[in-house]
Parts: sequence; structure tokens; C-alpha cells
Amino acid sequence: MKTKCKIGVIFGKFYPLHCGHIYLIEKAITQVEVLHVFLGCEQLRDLKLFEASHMPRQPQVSDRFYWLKRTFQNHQNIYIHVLNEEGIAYYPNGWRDWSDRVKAILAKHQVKPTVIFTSEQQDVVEYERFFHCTVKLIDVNRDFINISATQIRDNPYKNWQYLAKAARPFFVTKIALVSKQNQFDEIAQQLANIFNTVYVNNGYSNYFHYDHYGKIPISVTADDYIRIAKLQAQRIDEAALNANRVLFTALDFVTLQQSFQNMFHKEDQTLNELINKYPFDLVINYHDFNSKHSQLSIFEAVLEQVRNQLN
Ligand SMILES: NC(=O)c1ccc[n+]([C@@H]2O[C@H](COP(=O)([O-])OP(=O)(O)OC[C@H]3O[C@@H](n4cnc5c(N)ncnc54)[C@H](O)[C@@H]3O)[C@@H](O)[C@H]2O)c1
Repeated sequence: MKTKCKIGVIFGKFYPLHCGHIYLIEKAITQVEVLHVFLGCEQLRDLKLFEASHMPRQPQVSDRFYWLKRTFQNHQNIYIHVLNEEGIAYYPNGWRDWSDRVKAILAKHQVKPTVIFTSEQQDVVEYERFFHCTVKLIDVNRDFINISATQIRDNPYKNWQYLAKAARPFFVTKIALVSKQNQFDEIAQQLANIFNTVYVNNGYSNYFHYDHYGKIPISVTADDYIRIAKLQAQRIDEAALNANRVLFTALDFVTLQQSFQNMFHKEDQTLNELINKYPFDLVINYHDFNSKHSQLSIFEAVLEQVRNQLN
């Protein structure tokens, strides 16, 4: 029978969370009864790391917290704490102040750690000195999962397979191919095939009918319209979980707000919230192509725009 060390602690920035971190945490939890994971944050440092990175947008503390929570949601004995490191000299120059801040959180939760897990050899002595407990090293050479958060920040798309599944939707490039009468449907599906990923079609198609002039008669109420928009957002969330770096959709929320205004002569607050929550990286409109374009030339022009976006 394995001996349990009782209470474990792990520190990290998890910027972003990757399979190496997950391996460390999963291996640690097999050796303790309870594990406390500290998510270290410092505004300026995190901003600088983001600016030096190739991440499409900056993960917020809430994103990083969510990735940890979701990844370890089935472990009842893993606790995640946000550790605000503002005002402390950066690693490795602030050990005393930093450990005092950690200890304050531990004391607040009446936690007395018995073991600290890390893969950083150079930190062992300092952890022992400031926390007076055992320090266990796990995979110092990163033989099992050879990746670092720096490598992922540098190129999240090349290192996609290492990015935590829970973090992937944040990084997925969202491309909308907008057409009034689903003329883009076929090309969007072809693109999803080519890029080995997913397509979210127009959730409104089942509810609207087109007349001879291509106009949409008002066959749904404003409330219905918003309900369908929320459903569309839900379908995007689900697709993003399975997307391979990029996902294609038939709608973006700016376009939905515009058609809502045309139909109901007012702006909708929920749609504004969806616009902010779902930033699209590229929106291609069918009406930017004229009737002289062949299907092949549209296909090639769209493909070119998508390639430029992804490079
Ligand atoms: N101010 C100070 O003096 C001071 C001192 C100590 C710690 N700290 C803070 O502690 C935190 C340390 O975070 P970090 O930079 O180590 O975070 P990190 O997110 O890069 O890594 C978290 C943990 O995962 C381990 N790990 C990373 N890749 C791995 C892989 N492929 N396989 C196995 N394990 C892997 C790391 O060794 C570390 O133990 C920071 O917030 C830092 O500011 C600060």
C-alpha cells in the first residue's frame, strides 16, 4: 500500500496550463490526501510575458483559474488558490516576502503543508528553508512531457497537442463566413474539412424563410431571435472544445446585431455581451464578392484570407 504524505502544495503561473503541469499535479495527488495548487499572478509581469508571446489575446487570471478548475473538476481533494504576487520582488529575488504571502493564505485556510512538489531543482533548498517541509522533485528533465509554458506562449498552435484541453477554446481562432442565404455553407464545410476541424452552421436557418427577393420576413419575435443567438453561442462553445486550432461558423455576433437592428429597429444588450464574449478573428462576407466570381475564385480567395489569418 502506498504511503500518503497528507497535504501537498504546488506553485505555478500556468500561463497557460499544459500537459506537463497536469502530469505534475496528477502525479502529486497520488501521493497526498489533499493538494493545494497556487496560481501565481502579477499584473505587470503577466502583461510583459503576454507582449513577448504569440498568444492571440491575453489570458486573464479568471481564465487561468478556470482552466485549472475544469481540468481537475473530478478531484474533490484539489484546491486552487489565486496568489497575488503584486509588490513582491520577482523570482528569485523575493523568496522571503513571497513565502510570507503564501503562508498567510495557508494560515487562513488552516493548512499546514507536509510536502511541496516541483520540477525545479534549483528551488528545493529555498522551499525547504522557508516552508520547513519535504520537497519532492517530479521529472526534472521533463522526460515524460517535454514542454514548457514559454514554448506554448511562443507558438500555441504548433504546440496545440500540449495545451490543456480546457484551455484550447480560449486559443481557437474563430472565423465566420457570413452569407445571407447560406451561399457560404459549402465552402465553410470544405474549409473545416481541409483544416481538419469543425463548422458551426447558421442556427437561424431552421427558423427563417427566404422570399423570392432574398429578404427575411419577420417570422420570429425579438425574444426568439435572442434565444437563437444564445443557442448559437452554446454551439460555438461546444465546437471550440473539439476544434483543431481554428473553427468556422456561419455567423458572428456583430452581423447578428446588425440584422437585429434592421428587423426590430433597436440594439440588443445580450447581443452586445455576445459580441464581447466571442471575439471573431476574421469575418468574411459573401456580399463582398460580386456575381461575376466563379465558385472556384471565391473558394481560392476565401482560402487565401484564412491562410493569412492562420500564419
Ligand atoms: N518572487 C519570488 O522570489 C518567488 C519565489 C518562488 C516562487 N515564486 C512564484 O512561484 C511561481 C512559480 O511558477 P513557475 O514559473 O515555476 O510556473 P510554471 O507554471 O511554469 O510551472 C509550474 C510547475 O510546473 C512544473 N512544470 C513545468 N513544465 C513541466 C513539465 N513539462 N513537466 C513537469 N513539470 C513541469 C514547473 O517546474 C513548476 O513546478 C511563480 O508565480 C513565481 O512568481 C516567486
